[in-house]
Amino acid sequence: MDKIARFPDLEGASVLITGGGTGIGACLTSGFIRQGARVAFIDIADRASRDLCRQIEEETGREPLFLHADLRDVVALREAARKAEIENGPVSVLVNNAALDTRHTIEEVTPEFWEDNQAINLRHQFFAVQAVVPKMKEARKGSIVNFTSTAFMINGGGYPSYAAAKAGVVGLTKGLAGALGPFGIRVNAIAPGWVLTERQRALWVTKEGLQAHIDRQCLKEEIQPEDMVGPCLFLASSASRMMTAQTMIVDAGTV
Ligand SMILES: NC(=O)C1=CN([C@@H]2O[C@H](COP(=O)(O)OP(=O)(O)OC[C@H]3O[C@@H](n4cnc5c(N)ncnc54)[C@H](O)[C@@H]3O)[C@@H](O)[C@H]2O)C=CC1
Ligand SMILES: O=C1OC[C@@H](O)[C@H](O)[C@H]1O
Repeated sequence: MDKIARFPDLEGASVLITGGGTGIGACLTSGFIRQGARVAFIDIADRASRDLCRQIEEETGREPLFLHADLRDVVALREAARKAEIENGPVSVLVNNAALDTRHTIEEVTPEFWEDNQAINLRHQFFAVQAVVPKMKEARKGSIVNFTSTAFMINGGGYPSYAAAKAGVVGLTKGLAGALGPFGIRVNAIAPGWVLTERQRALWVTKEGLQAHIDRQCLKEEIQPEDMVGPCLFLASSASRMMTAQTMIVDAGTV
């Protein structure tokens, strides 16, 4: 990850990442720390998040702030965001990364499943923005990066509620960009392709399925979690100062 470009304006920036404890989020947490940012992340995975903090501290001498919370609980989310601001100062970069891509069929979805699925995959992103925007408005600057997915773009059929939420993230991104642009606050999205995290390999990957997916990619390589760090740093930094309301697709050119 040390090969990634340096974005000088991220040095000292107060960065808040949702779901920054494992998977792509863990790489984002590490990547922003290596830019010299003051990083806080909210996650429900307690042990893994604490292990990540220890590992990053050993590797870099700097430790991110882990805030344990269930992001489906808006009160807990707000409290965690408040703690991040107290510890690191007003948040200037928010990365909405947390999600849950549980597979489900149309038949098995209940109203409770739907609400719970939307609460983590879409709703939490809005309330995380609501929590940090007042200070961004005061500063008249800020960058928000929302993680969507190509899953709905390629008509993935294994998770209709998740696909709806991820499509909603694009609409949310564009709506927030319109509302917040006059305050100098940018809002963009990143749409990863299939990113081979440990969890993906453990839960969803089969040799045949992965090969079939890679056959659809222009770049015939597995996409790694670390491959999301550079695009996210770019959208977070002033290097993308005139980009907002956009969705950056990072999928190795999947057709
Ligand atoms: N891995 C992939 O193939 C792809 C991932 N994405 C998106 O990228 C982002 C990261 O993906 P992954 O790292 O694969 O996800 P993941 O499921 O492996 O990690 C998500 C993180 O959010 C945390 N989290 C989940 N529910 C939570 C809750 N209720 N409260 C607090 N924390 C919670 C988890 O503990 C975990 O650390 C997600 O937004 C996902 O939709 C998009 C396309 C493909
Ligand atoms: O968003 C996603 O897109 C591809 C799926 O295989 C993956 O599990 C999901 O997180």
